Amino acid sequence: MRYLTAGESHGPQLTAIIEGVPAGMPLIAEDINKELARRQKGYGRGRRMVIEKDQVQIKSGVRHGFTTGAPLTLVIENNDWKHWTKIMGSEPITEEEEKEMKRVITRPRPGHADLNGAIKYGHRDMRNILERSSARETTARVAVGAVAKKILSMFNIQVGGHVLVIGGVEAKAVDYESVEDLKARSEQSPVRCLDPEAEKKMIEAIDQAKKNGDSIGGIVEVVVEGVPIGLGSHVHYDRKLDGKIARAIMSINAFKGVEIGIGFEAAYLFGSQVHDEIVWDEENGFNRRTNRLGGFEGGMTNGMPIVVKGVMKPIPTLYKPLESVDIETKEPFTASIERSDSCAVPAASVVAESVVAWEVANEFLNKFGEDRVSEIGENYKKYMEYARTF
Ligand SMILES: Cc1cc2nc3c(=O)[nH]c(=O)nc-3n(C[C@H](O)[C@H](O)[C@H](O)COP(=O)(O)O)c2cc1C
Ligand SMILES: C=C(O[C@@H]1CC(C(=O)O)=C[C@@H](OP(=O)(O)O)[C@H]1O)C(=O)O
Repeated sequence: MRYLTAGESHGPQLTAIIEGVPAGMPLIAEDINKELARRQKGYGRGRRMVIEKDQVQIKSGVRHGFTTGAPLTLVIENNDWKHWTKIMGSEPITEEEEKEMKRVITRPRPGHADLNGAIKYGHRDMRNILERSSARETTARVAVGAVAKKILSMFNIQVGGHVLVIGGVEAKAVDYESVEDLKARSEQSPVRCLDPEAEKKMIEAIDQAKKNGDSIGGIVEVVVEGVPIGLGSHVHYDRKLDGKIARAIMSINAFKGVEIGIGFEAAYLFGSQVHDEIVWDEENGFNRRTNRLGGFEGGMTNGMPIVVKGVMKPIPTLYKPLESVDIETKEPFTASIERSDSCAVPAASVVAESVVAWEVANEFLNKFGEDRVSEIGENYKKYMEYARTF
């Protein structure tokens, strides 16, 4: 499969086109809407989330509740567009009209794409950069991820996420029985954290940061359960699924680091403390005693849950702004802002689930077929029996 997204933060809509979704899969708007709603929730978000009520329109590729195998077009309208039709319209405007609006952005915000993008693309109005670099785009990626989750769920592969750290407050290691359990419990928390003590402190940390005109980041974790052995491949750098997942996580706005399994902790341990011993029994075939490597060896899944963490930096737009330089006057300034999130880590955990789900679903179809669900099911069943009795 492949996909593209299009759309500006304050433009009329976001669009995603997905190619390669197998035919015969049940899919309705609600499958996608429930994921969009999850992304919109989360303590610490700004006023924009009050305006938006994200709802998908499935414009192609689905008929009477089933995919046809044709490209899927997903559209999510921006409610905020009605306030921006002049500024964001596609028709030409005069210089006078532009001046009248006084909305030309010449002051780049540190931590955003503004300055680099303006220089690269030759824009003197940095709105032409910030509109597309905005994390509003992650709405489209969550819609795409919902389709990927749907594919995976047909084969009992579950994807869940939760928040481990916000603003330095760390959740203690909490046991969960399954990804279903993890999902249900993180859903109850306004910061998607399973540890109630930490949850309280995280909320306080967000409130404090907001009060100080500042922002905070954190760490999210995504777990994928029910993964067969052998997704991805060792034979080429660009077929390694752990590499694809790492790229996907790093592509989320504001993500600055990624870990698979114990990740960076491996630097402090002996080999005997890191590698997952192999066991075998008649009923299940090969298995592992532990899952320190997060479900991967050689760029391929090893049948253990995929465990991946991502680090989100604090939101760059601050009510207590940082110094920058106007690109026209070359004068230093400290920016004033209208609105921003103070913490979007809980929302970002849903985005992380979505991009990981996409990579796993894509690899799943690479292995078991792309055309129709029933054929994929037969191939999958045969392979699972083959692997169990290997
Ligand atoms: C869900 C989500 C919401 C975000 N909300 C904001 C926001 O309200 N204000 C802001 O300045 N940055 C926000 N960001 C982060 C910026 O989009 C991001 O830092 C910026 O595009 C620069 O990209 P980079 O940090 O990956 O280099 C958000 C990110 C995510 C994932
Ligand atoms: C719109 C979303 O997030 C936005 C991401 C974002 C940014 O700079 O990345 C800035 C804010 O937008 P605005 O400038 O309109 O207030 C966030 O609200 C969303 O997540 O749907």
